Amino acid sequence: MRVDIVSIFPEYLAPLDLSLIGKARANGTLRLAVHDLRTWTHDVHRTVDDTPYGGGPGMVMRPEPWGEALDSLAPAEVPPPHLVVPAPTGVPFTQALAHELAAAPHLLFACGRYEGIDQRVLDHAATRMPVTEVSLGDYVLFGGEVAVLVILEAVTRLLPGVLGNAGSLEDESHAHGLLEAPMYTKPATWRGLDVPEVLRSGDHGRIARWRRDAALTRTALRRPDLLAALDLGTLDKRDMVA
Ligand SMILES: Nc1c(O)cccc1[N+](=O)[O-]
Repeated sequence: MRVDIVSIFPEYLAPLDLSLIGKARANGTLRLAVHDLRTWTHDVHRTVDDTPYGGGPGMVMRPEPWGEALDSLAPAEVPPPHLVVPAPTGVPFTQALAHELAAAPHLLFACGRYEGIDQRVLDHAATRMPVTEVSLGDYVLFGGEVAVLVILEAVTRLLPGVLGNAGSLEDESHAHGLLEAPMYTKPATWRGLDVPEVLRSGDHGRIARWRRDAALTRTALRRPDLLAALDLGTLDKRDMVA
C-alpha cells in the first residue's frame, strides 16, 4: 500500500516512523511519504490560507496549493488514489471503513487546518478519485494530523503481515459488531479478585459461550447502538459455531 500525507505540519506525523507502522514501512508493506503543503506555494510568504468568503472567524485553506499537491501526488493513475480528508464534518470512522481503506492500493490524506480546506478542492478531486471526509468523533481538533495517525493505525494493522498474530483480528472489538469480552491473565487471584472460573476450565465451548455472552452484555450496556445494528442472524450462526 502506498500512502501520501499532505500537511502544513509534517513533523506532526513523526510517530509514523515508530512501532509496527515503522516496521511496515521498513519492510515495504507500506510505502509512506509525508509532504509539506507549502511545497506547492509560490509566494515569498508561502501562503496557504486566506479569509473566508461570506465573512466569519478564522481562515480557510486556499485551493491553489492543494490543487497542485493533488495533481502532483495523484497523477492520472489507474486506479486513482482514495483521498481521505479528516474533518469534523466527515462520516464516522468505523472498523468497516478501516477495512475498506485497507483494500485501497493508494491512500492520499489531506490534513486540513484553520477553518478547513476550500470546498472546491474536494469537489474537483471527486471528479477523478474517490473522496471521503472522515470524522473520528463529535469534537473539534486543531487539524487533521492526529486523526490521520489514528486512521492509519487502524488501517495498517489490517494489512497482511503487519500484526504478528493475525488471529488478534478475529475476535477483537468491532470485528463482529460487538465490543470484546473482558480479558484476564495470570495471576488467577489478584488483590482478592479472581479470574472467572470458566476461563480456567479448559472447556472451550463454555469459554466461547461465556465470551459471547459477556460481549453481548458489555455491548448492550455501553453501545446499544451497535447492538441495534447487529445482524442477529449472523450472531445466531456464530452461536452455532461456539
Ligand atoms: N474533529 C476533527 C477536527 O476538528 C479536525 C480534523 C479531524 C477531525 N476528526 O477526524 O474528528
